[in-house]
Amino acid sequence: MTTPTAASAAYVDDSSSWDTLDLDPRLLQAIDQLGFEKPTLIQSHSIPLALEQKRDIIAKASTGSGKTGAYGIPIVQTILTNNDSVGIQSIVLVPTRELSNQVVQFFEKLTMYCKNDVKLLDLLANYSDQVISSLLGNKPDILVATPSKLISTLEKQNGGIDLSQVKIMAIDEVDLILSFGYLDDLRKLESYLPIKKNLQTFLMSATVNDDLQELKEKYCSKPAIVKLNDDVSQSKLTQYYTKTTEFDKFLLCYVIFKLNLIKGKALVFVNDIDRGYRLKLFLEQFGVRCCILNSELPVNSRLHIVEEFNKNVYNLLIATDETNDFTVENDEKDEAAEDEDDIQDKEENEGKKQPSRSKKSRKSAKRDKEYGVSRGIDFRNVACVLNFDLPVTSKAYIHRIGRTARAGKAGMALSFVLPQKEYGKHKVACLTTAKRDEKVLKRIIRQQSANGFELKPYQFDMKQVEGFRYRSEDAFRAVTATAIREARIKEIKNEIINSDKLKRFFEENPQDLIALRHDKELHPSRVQSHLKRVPDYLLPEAARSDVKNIGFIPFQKHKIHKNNRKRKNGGKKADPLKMKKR
Ligand SMILES: Nc1ncnc2c1ncn2[C@@H]1O[C@H](COP(=O)(O)OP(=O)(O)OP(=O)(O)O)[C@@H](O)[C@H]1O
Repeated sequence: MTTPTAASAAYVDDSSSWDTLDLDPRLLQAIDQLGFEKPTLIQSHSIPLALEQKRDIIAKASTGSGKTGAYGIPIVQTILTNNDSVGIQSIVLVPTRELSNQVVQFFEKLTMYCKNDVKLLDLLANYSDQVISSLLGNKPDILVATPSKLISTLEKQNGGIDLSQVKIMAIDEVDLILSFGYLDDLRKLESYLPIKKNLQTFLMSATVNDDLQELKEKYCSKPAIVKLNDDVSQSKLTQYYTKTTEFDKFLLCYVIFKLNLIKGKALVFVNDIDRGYRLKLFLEQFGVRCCILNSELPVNSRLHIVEEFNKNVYNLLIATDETNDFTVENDEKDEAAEDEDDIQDKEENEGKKQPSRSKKSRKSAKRDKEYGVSRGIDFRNVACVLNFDLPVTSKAYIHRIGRTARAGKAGMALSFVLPQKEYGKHKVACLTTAKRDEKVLKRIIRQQSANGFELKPYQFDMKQVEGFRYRSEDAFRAVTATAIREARIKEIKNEIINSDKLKRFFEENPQDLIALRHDKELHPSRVQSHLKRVPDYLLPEAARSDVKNIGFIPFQKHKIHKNNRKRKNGGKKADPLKMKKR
């Protein structure tokens, strides 16, 4: 959280004030410095329950409603109150490295005036075991980790970490933690913690369901359930979907980004890594620059990309939402019962799912399990979330669209939906998850309307778009499987170089920062420079510079060129070496 922004007015509790919460002056000053004038609703409800009544808290509140502060402020306050306590007093568990980085930055801001009294250790910060040992020697008060990292550190340190004094444990994005398969780690953690003695627990998420039962029984006693409903009238998010075909997703993207139809930053979600590169390579040919974010990239690069995107260095980010891999079954379990059609579909799917899952797990062996960008990350000032590929669950949809219309800003979510009859028609542009798009859309609409939100259909003027088809097809053909594979390797190589030491060097030498950009061109095998320019005749009338005199714009270079060739070489192909000598 480098430049904190205000939470949406819809989430701020105007009837409350920080002064009533009896917080330490150092904490109050830090909150003031963060620019948080009043607590948000989730904060004004949770903080007194936690600090005055010492209750365990299960909180369900919308994305962007300030949940991090709702557990972060009580943690820091509790540590400041028990100033004489030694040892680790608090644990924050998060599902992904990206979120851990964000949470750590938030705690750093909260503790800016009490650094000596509240020490933080980020176990996901790529430290070696020896470094972790010595940092543990500094007696940190708060540990931030994923459940698996915490367990592996506890096991490696072999009794060197004492968690018996822990007073607060917060689990952020708890449902994602469960769907990431961290439940076993959480079970193991039980034996290290003073459960039901001293321990106060926060379970936080935007979506909470019955899967929480086991955790609730294990870690909470008489928890206060804080559920905040969205105030629909104040929401500044507009949601659209557009039914399209497999290839037209690419075509529409070209039109949207080349003609700057979105004012501001856009976050595009795709469902697998190759698709991210396919889209990047495709757009790149039109001179549309964008960065990629996926679990294959080194963690430092990922964090840097999010940071730079938040600083407005990049306008367009293509993120692979890999939570799809983990949540499909849970969501089906929750939702299929609601829809009889889905039960049949689920059975059908299960037969086919096995092979594709095992193939996927082989494929994703090298991916970082602790990666995730659709949830919890505070992407700043995102004007539009584009679901290039619809997520496979309505829950994932909520989290994706929660990346826009944050912090009081307006935002738009646009989802491309593939009608079932269109599925499989374009072999290369086809994606298996799209087979269920219509069903997922039905669920999304049902769920959003239950919360008072509306998803409106959006119709692109296809007559206008049609003119761009020829160029799109041409550019799409240039993005071969080999080009994608090479781009993937090239990007990883680039990012490994960008990572670590060089990153630090470039930060000290900003003039060389250009070498660090994450949106460099990766190039498909065939480079077609003419595609970068949009000829006037393709533009809508209002946008042309000289509407009346468009005339014919040849794709071939010039007549003179042709004539020259004919005259000088008798129609034969020119010898480039000879041409050079002249
Ligand atoms: N009291 C407050 N006043 C103003 N802004 C706030 C306040 N608390 C938090 N914010 C800001 O609101 C934004 C969202 O906060 P946060 O990331 O904690 O939300 P969240 O509920 O955890 O969202 P998500 O579920 O997506 O993680 C952040 O930019 C944060 O700086």
